[in-house]
Order: sequence, then structure tokens, then C-alpha cells
Amino acid sequence: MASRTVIELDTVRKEFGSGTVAVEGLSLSVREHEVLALVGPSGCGKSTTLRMVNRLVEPTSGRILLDGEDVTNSNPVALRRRIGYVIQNVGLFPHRTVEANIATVPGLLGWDRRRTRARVAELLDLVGLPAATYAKRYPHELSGGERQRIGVARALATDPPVLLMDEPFGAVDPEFRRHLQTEFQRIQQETGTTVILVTHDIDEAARLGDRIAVLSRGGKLEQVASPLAVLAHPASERVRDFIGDGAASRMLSLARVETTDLDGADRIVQPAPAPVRLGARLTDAFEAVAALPASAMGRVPVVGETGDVVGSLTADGILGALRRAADAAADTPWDAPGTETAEEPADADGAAVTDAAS
Ligand SMILES: Nc1ncnc2c1ncn2[C@@H]1O[C@H](COP(=O)(O)OP(=O)(O)OP(=O)(O)O)[C@@H](O)[C@H]1O
Repeated sequence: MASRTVIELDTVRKEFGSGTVAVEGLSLSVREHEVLALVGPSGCGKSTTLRMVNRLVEPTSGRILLDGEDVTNSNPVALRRRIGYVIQNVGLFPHRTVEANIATVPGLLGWDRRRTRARVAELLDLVGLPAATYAKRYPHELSGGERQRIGVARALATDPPVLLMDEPFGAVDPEFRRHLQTEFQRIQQETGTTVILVTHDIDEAARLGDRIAVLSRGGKLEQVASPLAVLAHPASERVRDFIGDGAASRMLSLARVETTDLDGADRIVQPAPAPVRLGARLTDAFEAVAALPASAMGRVPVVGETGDVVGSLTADGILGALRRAADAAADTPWDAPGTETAEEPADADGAAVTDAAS
């Protein structure tokens, strides 16, 4: 899967005046349309890394390229218009309405009133807060989760190709957090925005990230790989420590039931129990097997898209599926450390080939 590099960090270092080295020799590239989750223990340099991309923090050395252009040569204000930024406590202007908050960057760009109003309504719709109810409210008239969504809408106002998110769901309770994560996934898939998401929560990273970059103290890159590869094959003891317990159960929620995991449908004991779907998450398949009555002999029917029974699955089959997924993750070539800055394949015109439907 070849994809264009949108952001490239090239041996970036940040030493603060205090002598603290927050980031050391970090090289990392972010591909178009992907969500790269940046994780690691507290103080490892995640926020500093993010803030160097939009020049809220200047790197001490190294280069950061946005679409091939060194950001240190860009006008910081113009740069920030190309990069949306969402932080944990949102930072909405308290004395401005929701509409005026979202219209901040369009206002700076001199959009006319009609265009701005239409865009605000569109964005409110996108984040599930209808303009008729919310446009004229002030931030203090919103719940924490609603404020968070307005923060996302504001960051997306001028349709920036890149969105930086720093613990965007950190301040909300776990149940609502889950809801916001699902909403974020929908919005990201709809807009195709390239995202760097900082989180200290490995579950959030595994759920939302196309790839996970694990940093250790001093902003050192320990591993960058798909969530399954990080969970199944942690590249170092530090990554293993960061993941903590429960890697296998996390993997269950990432891997899916495939045809190769199934036995024949003829082994299903009648009356057949409720089936699971081909492509279901292994967690769901596992729950279905665990809930079987003794008479089912530990075997659940599996149905295809049309609802036809295509085979049967047991707990052994689920374990096999887990191993298969872990092996496949180890074989994914673009996850291999050190290939991050590899040349992109080029088409006949020399332009980078992207997998985006354009
Ligand atoms: N402006 C600053 N001046 C001096 N040191 C700083 C500054 N900002 C961050 N640091 C230090 O740099 C290191 C990395 O901080 P950073 O905020 O990037 O970490 P983080 O991984 O985002 O942490 P957390 O998960 O706790 O938010 C820390 O040791 C921090 O104290």
C-alpha cells in the first residue's frame, strides 16, 4: 500500500532552555489520510513533537517537512491555517458564540458572511450538533463533550489537510469518550484528513490509529507499526512495559474472523445457536462461543454477508485466528522500522502514487 508522505520529521531534536531534551533524533513520516497515534509515558515528548509540527515550538535541530516543504521556512500563521489543532481543553473563546468560534479562521481568511455561515452549519452537522440549537450558544452553555466536538469543528473549518490532536478525548468520562472516538472515526473517514493523535492510552491508540508510534523518555522512537504489530511484536522492553498487561485481549478486538479460521458447517450441532458474522471482531466471536449452551459443543455457526452459513468456529479457531493475525502483522512491510523515509513509488509522470481515490 503506497501512500504519499504528508509530514516528515527528519532527525528532529528539541532541547528547552532549561536543558531538558524533550525530543532526540526523531525521524518519522505520516502518510496521507492516515491516523498516526503518538503514544508513550507521561513526559516522553509527545506534545512537544506535535507542537513542533505547527511551530508552536521551534525544533533545536532537524527538519520538519509538510508536503515536502520545510515548515521552519513557512510563515507560522499561514502554516497553522493548513494544520488544524485540537487540544484537551479545547481552548474555545468563552465570550464568543459557537458560530463565532468555528468561524475564527474563515474570518482571518476574509471569507464572506454567507460562505462562513454555510460552512459553520455544515461543520455543526458533521459533528452532530445542529446549528439551529447550537450556533448561538456560548461555550459555558455546552457540556464537556459538546465543547470537544466544537473544538474539532473549529479545527476543521477551512478543511485543513492535516489535523493535530493532543489528548482530544482526555477530559471526558470513559463512556462518552468511546462515543466521541466513534464519531471521530466517522468524521476522519468522511474528510480523509491526515491526523497525528497524541494519547497516553494504548487502547485509544489501537482503536483509532492506522499506525502507532511509541516514544520513550526523551522523545526516542521505540517502534512505529500497525496496532496489531505493536501489540503482538513489541520492538523493545520499553514498548512492552508501555503496553502493559492484556495485549492478547486487545488484539482480540483488532483481529477479525476469516474463512481460514473456520471448520465445516456440517459440524454444527442442531438446533444451531445464534451465528457470528464472517469479519466479526474476535472479541465478539469469543463472547459468542463463551455464551454457547453445553449442547452446542463449543461450536458457533458463521454466516457470510448474505446470511448463508459458511462454516463453524470454536475457541481453538479463535486462537488460531489470533496467531494468524499476529503473524500477518509481523510481515507487513511498511511497518518495518527504518523504512519510514523510503522513496515513494512514482507513476509515469514522476508524481507520487497515492491510494486515495481522487
Ligand atoms: N516549555 C518547556 N520548557 C521546558 N521544558 C519543557 C517545556 N515543555 C515541555 N517540557 C519538558 O519536556 C518533556 C516532554 O514534555 P511533553 O509535554 O512533550 O511530554 P508528553 O509526552 O506530552 O507528556 P504528557 O503525556 O504528560 O502530556 C518533559 O520533561 C517536560 O517537562
